[in-house]
Formats: sequence, structure tokens, C-alpha cells
Amino acid sequence: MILVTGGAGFIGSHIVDKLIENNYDVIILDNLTTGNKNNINPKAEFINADIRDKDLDKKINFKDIEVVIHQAAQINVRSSVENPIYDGDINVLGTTNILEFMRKYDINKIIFASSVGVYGEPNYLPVDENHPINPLSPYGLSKYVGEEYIKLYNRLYGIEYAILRYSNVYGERQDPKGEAGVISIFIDKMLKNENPIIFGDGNQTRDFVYVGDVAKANIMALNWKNETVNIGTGKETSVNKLFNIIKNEIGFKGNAIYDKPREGEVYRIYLDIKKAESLGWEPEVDLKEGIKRVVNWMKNINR
Ligand SMILES: O=c1ccn([C@@H]2O[C@H](COP(=O)(O)OP(=O)(O)O[C@H]3O[C@H](CO)[C@H](O)[C@H](O)[C@H]3O)[C@@H](O)[C@H]2O)c(=O)[nH]1
Repeated sequence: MILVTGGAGFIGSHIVDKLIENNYDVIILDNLTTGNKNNINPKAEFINADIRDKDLDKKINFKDIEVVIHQAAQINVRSSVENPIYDGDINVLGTTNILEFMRKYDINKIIFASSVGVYGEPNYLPVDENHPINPLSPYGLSKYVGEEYIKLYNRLYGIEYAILRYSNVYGERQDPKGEAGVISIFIDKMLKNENPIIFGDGNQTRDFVYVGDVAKANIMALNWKNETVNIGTGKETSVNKLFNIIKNEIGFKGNAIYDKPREGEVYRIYLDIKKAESLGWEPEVDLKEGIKRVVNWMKNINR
């Protein structure tokens, strides 16, 4: 039995679907603050509770669980700056709470959703796993502290881990309002025939990885032992280029509106994914194909 925290969320729900496809038994733990009931795979058991809940073992039968895939988190970078205590409460103490139940009930493996946000402004590109850790937000720091708690529990209690540092994940079910993913925001705007806003000159770059590929990495990580691994594409895409790809896919006739650059964000970043490749994982869905899928999905849900 696998416990997926955040299994009703954007990334977590795709992981649950893939686990079920591969015949695993799944329990979802989600408090539906940002997760969505509609994302819940009906073949999974669903527990509506918070990862900070000290009585979780009254709600979940931890004795049945072999692996925890920990995706539940406060995921908004900008709100972590506004409210670092809330961010730390969920991302640090929530993670520690889950680890405590793992210790208590002898659960031997955790797969953890970490983030490109731990690195901060790159010293070199592409960023590999040995790059210095210099987060620029409480979110980046809380993800890193989560990683370190997991490594501590490995040293103290032998709990095995796979830490996956995701780059910018996009795909179906990413909420254009809630989760601040530029791809879903641009698609949503263009489908409404509104002009997307580009912050700064649009030459800033990111590494956009498709959610299905991220889900696949989590399934493969069931066999990775004590590894910290970048999950991205190793490709750098500017916001301007992204705008044009989406514009062509939708046939949008308007232009972008250029606004002030967003403060406190990195300019260029993309990940070195050699380590993931050496472990047998590689991204399969390229940006154009992934965008096509999100456009189709958004056309069907909203309008
Ligand atoms: O309307 C928008 C939204 C974003 N951007 C730009 O697009 C780039 C990407 O922005 P996102 O908000 O999509 O993502 P971030 O790079 O800020 O990344 C953060 O948000 C991501 C959400 O997909 C992940 O959580 C990731 O871990 C976290 O660092 C940035 O340069 C941003 O300025 C725009 O130009 N216009």
C-alpha cells in the first residue's frame, strides 16, 4: 500500500493515477485546501486530513503502508514570502509529522517532492545536484529543510528516500488561478482572448517539465535508494518563446503586455538531468506536445 500525501493536488493526482495504472493500492491524504475532489482517483482510498494532524494514525492505518510519496505542501513561492510561518508550518513541520509516523510504524521509504527553488540564482548552468543551495524564498528553504529532515531520519532510523527536485512542472489540472504556473496562466488568458502579461523582458528562462513525466519519475523512484535527483528536461525556454509556442498552438491573434520584472526571482535556470538519466528516467513529452495537451484539457473543462 502506498500513501500519497497531496494526492488530490495537481502533481499528486497524476502520481496516484499512474500508481493505480500499475496496480498499486493507494491511499490519498489531502485536506483539499489546494487539492480538488475532482482529481481524486475513485480506485484510491481518500482520507481528508492535514499532514500536520497529530492524530493521523487514528484516521490512517499506517501498518498497511510500505511507502510514502510526499507531495502535500504549501506550493506558492510568493505567498511564502508574505507568510513564512504558514509555509514553514506545512512544509517543515508537516513533513516532520509524516516522518514521525513513518518512524513509529516502521515505514521504510519516502519519496519527496522538492524543488528547483532550493538552488536560488544559479552560479552555473545547467544546475546539477551538487550546485550550492541558496534559496531566495521561504518556500525554497522549507523544501530544503524537508530534504534535510528526510536525510536525518535516514541516518537515525534507516528510512530510505528519494528526493526529487522538480523544475517548473506544468500539465493538465494545474490551476491557472491557484498555482502560478506560467503555462496554465498564458493558455487560460489566450483561450479567453485576453492578452497575457510578461514580467520583465521575457528573456528569462525556465525548464518546463510535463507532469506525466514527473509522475513517471515518482514511480521509478520506488526503486531509487537514497538519491537526490533533478527532474526537469535539461532544456532552457524563455518566457517569450513560450508565449509564441502557446500563441501558435491556440491561434491567438493578440500580443503580450510587458510589465515590470517580478522581484526576487531568478533570471535564467535549467537543470542538469544526467543523474536521472543514469537512473533510467528521461522526459518523454516535449514542450509543444505538452502544451497541446494542456490546451485541449482547458478547452474541455472551462468553456
Ligand atoms: O503571468 C505571468 C506569470 C509568470 N511569468 C514569468 O514566467 C516565469 C515562470 O513563472 P512561474 O510563476 O510559472 O514559475 P516560477 O519560475 O516563479 O517558479 C515557481 O512556481 C512554479 C509553479 O509552477 C513552481 O512552484 C516552482 O517550483 C517555483 O519556483 C517567471 O519568469 C515569471 O516572471 C510571466 O511573465 N507572466
